[in-house]
Amino acid sequence: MTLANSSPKGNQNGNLPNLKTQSELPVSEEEMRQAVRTLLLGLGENPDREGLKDTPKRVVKALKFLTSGYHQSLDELLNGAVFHEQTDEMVLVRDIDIFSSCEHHILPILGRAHVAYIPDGKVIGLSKVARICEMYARRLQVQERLTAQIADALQGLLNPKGVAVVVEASHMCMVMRGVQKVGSWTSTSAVRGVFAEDAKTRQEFMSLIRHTPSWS
Ligand SMILES: Nc1nc2c(ncn2[C@@H]2O[C@H](COP(=O)(O)OP(=O)(O)OP(=O)(O)O)[C@@H](O)[C@H]2O)c(=O)[nH]1
Ligand SMILES: [Zn+2]
Repeated sequence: MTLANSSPKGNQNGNLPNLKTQSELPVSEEEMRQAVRTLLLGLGENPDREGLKDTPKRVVKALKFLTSGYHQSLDELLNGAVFHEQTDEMVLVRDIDIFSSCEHHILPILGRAHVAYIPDGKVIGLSKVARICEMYARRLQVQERLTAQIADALQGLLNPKGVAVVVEASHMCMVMRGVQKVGSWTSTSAVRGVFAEDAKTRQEFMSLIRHTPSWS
């Protein structure tokens, strides 16, 4: 199953086909570097000066890393780490760092995700929860879609009794430019199954993500 890349046409909802190699992409790496060079010229810079001479190469490399989630699939990152386990207690992985990029400005979205599910016969390796967050974060995103994609991935993989995801993030496009609201951050949530149906379960999740662990 490759939920991450389920759309063959791509783009509409942030999914892309699983493009693996540079030769499958519609532009070459050299064309990408040239585009960065053009941007530098447009900014009034001299792309041939020493400090900038390798910048197009670096920018392309950095952007490719920051969007490397397009080229991953759930299958690959899971590595089979779904286990049968008879438990129906809530599993919560909290405070997962999120480094994403907003699709409107290609500027950072920095924050964290809290992901919970209530199993129904299957559990997932805990690190894989964080890897799922990373895969979707390393794409051009809006926070709402990122949040929903994480929830839907877990729902699809485990068919659990419920899934809840909260993402809390600060958008550099709102901090460093535009409206320039330095302290602002945005909270988005996606709830599925019992978390959507039962206010008490949702409440338990919300209080667990607000709780300060005694060892912290
Ligand atoms: N809903 C949502 N909006 C986002 C996200 N990231 C950025 N945006 C917003 O996308 C909008 C784009 O608005 P535009 O008016 O087209 O762009 P802009 O002129 O750069 O807007 P300003 O940021 O207001 O200067 C802005 O309001 C951003 O704050 C996100 O993850 N979710
Ligand atoms: Zn933005």
